[in-house]
Amino acid sequence: MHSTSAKLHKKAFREDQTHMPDKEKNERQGPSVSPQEALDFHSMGRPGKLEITPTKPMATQRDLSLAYSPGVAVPVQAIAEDPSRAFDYTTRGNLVAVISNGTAILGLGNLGALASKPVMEGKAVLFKRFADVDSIDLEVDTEDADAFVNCVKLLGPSFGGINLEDIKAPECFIIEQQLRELMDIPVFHDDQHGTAIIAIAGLINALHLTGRDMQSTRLVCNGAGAAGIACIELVKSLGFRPENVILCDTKGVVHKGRTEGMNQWKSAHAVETDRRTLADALDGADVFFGLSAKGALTPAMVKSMAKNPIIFAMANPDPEITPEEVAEIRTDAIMATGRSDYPNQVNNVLGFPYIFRGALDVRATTINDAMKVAAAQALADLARQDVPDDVAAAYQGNRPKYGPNYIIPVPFDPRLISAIPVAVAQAAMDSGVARKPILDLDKYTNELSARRDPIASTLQRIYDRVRRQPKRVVFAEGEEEQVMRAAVSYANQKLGTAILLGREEQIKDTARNAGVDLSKPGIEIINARLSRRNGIYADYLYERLQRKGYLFRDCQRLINNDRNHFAATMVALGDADAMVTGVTRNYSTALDDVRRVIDARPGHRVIGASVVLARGRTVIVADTAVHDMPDAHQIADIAEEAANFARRMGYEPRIAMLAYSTFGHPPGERSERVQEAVKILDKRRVDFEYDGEMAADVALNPRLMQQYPFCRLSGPANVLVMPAFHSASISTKMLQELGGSTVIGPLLVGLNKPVQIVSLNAKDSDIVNMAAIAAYSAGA
Ligand SMILES: NC(=O)C1=CN([C@@H]2O[C@H](COP(=O)(O)OP(=O)(O)OC[C@H]3O[C@@H](n4cnc5c(N)ncnc54)[C@H](OP(=O)(O)O)[C@@H]3O)[C@@H](O)[C@H]2O)C=CC1
Ligand SMILES: CC(=O)C(=O)O
Ligand SMILES: [Mg+2]
Repeated sequence: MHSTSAKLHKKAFREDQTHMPDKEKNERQGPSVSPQEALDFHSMGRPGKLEITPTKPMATQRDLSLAYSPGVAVPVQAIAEDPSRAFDYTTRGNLVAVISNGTAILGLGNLGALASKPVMEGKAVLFKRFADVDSIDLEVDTEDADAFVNCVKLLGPSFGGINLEDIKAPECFIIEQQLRELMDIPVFHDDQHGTAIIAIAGLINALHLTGRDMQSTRLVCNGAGAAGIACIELVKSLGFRPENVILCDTKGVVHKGRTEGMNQWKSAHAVETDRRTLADALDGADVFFGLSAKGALTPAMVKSMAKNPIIFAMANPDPEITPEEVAEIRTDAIMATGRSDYPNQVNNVLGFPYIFRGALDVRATTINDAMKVAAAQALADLARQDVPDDVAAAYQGNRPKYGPNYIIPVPFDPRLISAIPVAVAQAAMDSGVARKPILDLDKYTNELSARRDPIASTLQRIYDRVRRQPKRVVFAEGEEEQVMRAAVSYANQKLGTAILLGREEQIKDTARNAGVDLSKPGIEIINARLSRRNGIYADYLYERLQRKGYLFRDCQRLINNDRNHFAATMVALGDADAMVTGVTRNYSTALDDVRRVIDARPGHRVIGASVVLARGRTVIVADTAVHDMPDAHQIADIAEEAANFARRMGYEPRIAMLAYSTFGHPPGERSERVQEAVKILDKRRVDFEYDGEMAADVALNPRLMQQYPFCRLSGPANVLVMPAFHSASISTKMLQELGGSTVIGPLLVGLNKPVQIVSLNAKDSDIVNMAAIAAYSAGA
């Protein structure tokens, strides 16, 4: 590293450290769990963490004939003729086996195949949760390497990849090497390479922050097993000098001439030295890698390390030393552990889901060094970027900022799914191991984000359209930090110009304190009080409100002092294309402000529609914002608006008019109102599918709907019109909180100009989504 920049980084490091009170710096950040909680978690409901669900309908005789005999014979023959067709007709292309014999379960030691099952199930669900890779755990009850290899090799046709886990050294090296030779799918021992990739990513950033370079930094790795050996191999391949890397195990330093407890993998890293113990090795060292066991690093050893030591105590579940213990001795360390409840979690969970995702998507034959380095570099780069609210939320609202306490992204960072697999896939293609290269990497990146979060696929189309036709969006609450972040994100994503409304000095102060850079192109600040358009805006408002009890003075005041009125008037008069507000004011107040300025589109009714994404299914619910107790005509109007909205979102509407009853049973006044609304739609001869009244389960479940053969819906409803605001609001909020659904909205539909209102205290990611939706509604 260049010496000036090294000095600068050192300075930044010192400043960051001095701003950080020691307590805060090393305290546990996440929830810690009690043993009882851990047992309850695993036993509640169905024991374990995994279930298997079919992806094809299995409801009728025909389904059975297709899925099983006789239909299944056709793909069987196709695969027999051409094995690559297995990727088209079976789960193989997206299925990874997590396989262990339980000989090195975390840092708990050899507790056997069965005891390893909770960890392996855990890895399998993480594959799914983070990267939409289907995964199954297999515990193989043998310590014999040949038997293990034979077992896995014979299982090969079932899977697209093999993730070996928690197999002790040195057998793990033999097993992995043999399987890599025998199999034509990626075989990856996660404790070796997954760990090495994440540790290297963290190390790259820790070196950067402390102004060190790879050639002269001295590293000591305690633990000469699967993880330790793989880590130092990758460290050396990146440029560390072999003589600067000392490996230790239970017998101390692995030095030339040592015979006790050695094997060929350790010997490859033996150094010429007279240091014999871990304490000797650490004296003056820059970096400690702990891949050994709880408590292996003592405070005295930490004390003897160089200035600004880098300490990665990665043993699980308990690290070699705790961050609290380190903080007692010195305040200049960069500290990481393998746990999620401290800052800087260096854990292979950050890697394996995404590395396999990238490898599977190009049908890689293997996971090679180029792919590993690409993953590490992509991870390191990500930590240096500004983080979105979702990450702050995962850390109880603390927004991590690149520095000693944030050298590596957290597992819940939503950007990982698009960043890492792309880097891995690209490296696989470049290094010639991809059997199915990806031609359009931009498209692939978009598809990746959709894999993790169903919201993304719906929003993707919207973002793409806005990017092609960028819009000027006014952010009415420009002085709020999360609004500024949203505006920056809007501009960065090339969606158009973000206009922040507020006092310039105030906005700039807040931005400076929050570390938000507003100097980039695409961001404008407008102070309503100083705007030259105020006169015109006040005239416009007076024209609208003079017969509603407002004096000209009142209108001037609203324009000068109230940002919602000013912003809405900007949109009404074409100075901005769309508006977003709501962070500081409750929904109905903000809506009243907007309605004073903007009417419903002629012939339309303003409603709120929420988009609910649940278990791969998207349903639009209306009216979730405006009408409290709609009468029959209003319910019919809501259905029409919701149908328009569904079409704009790309869905052909099938509307269920919901009630607590289904087609007259049980009878009741509220249901009659819905029946009446259906008759009104009949008279209007609308051009979409609708029927009702019906209960929500009938609307959504095809089997239940079949009991009403006269029902006019051709399939399960994708738009649910609720009988009243309370049922709409209660059901969407329950779906969000209990059902694990993602709910976007309420979105305002039917206004003459595009305005969206977010919920109070919305996060920056919600605000930017709403801004994009508003911009999308602004059309061509
Ligand atoms: N944070 C992460 O993502 C990961 C962390 N790990 C952690 O790393 C550790 C090792 O795992 P793994 O490599 O798979 O296991 P292995 O069984 O393959 O290797 C363990 C190694 O640690 C050494 N060791 C054990 N106790 C001590 C001690 N007190 N002092 C010095 N050396 C010791 C052993 O020495 P010897 O050779 O003399 O027996 C051996 O070399 C575990 O705690 C595990 O949880 C592993 C993978 C990922
Ligand atoms: C994280 C992990 O794989 C381990 O500790 O073994
Ligand atoms: Mg492991």
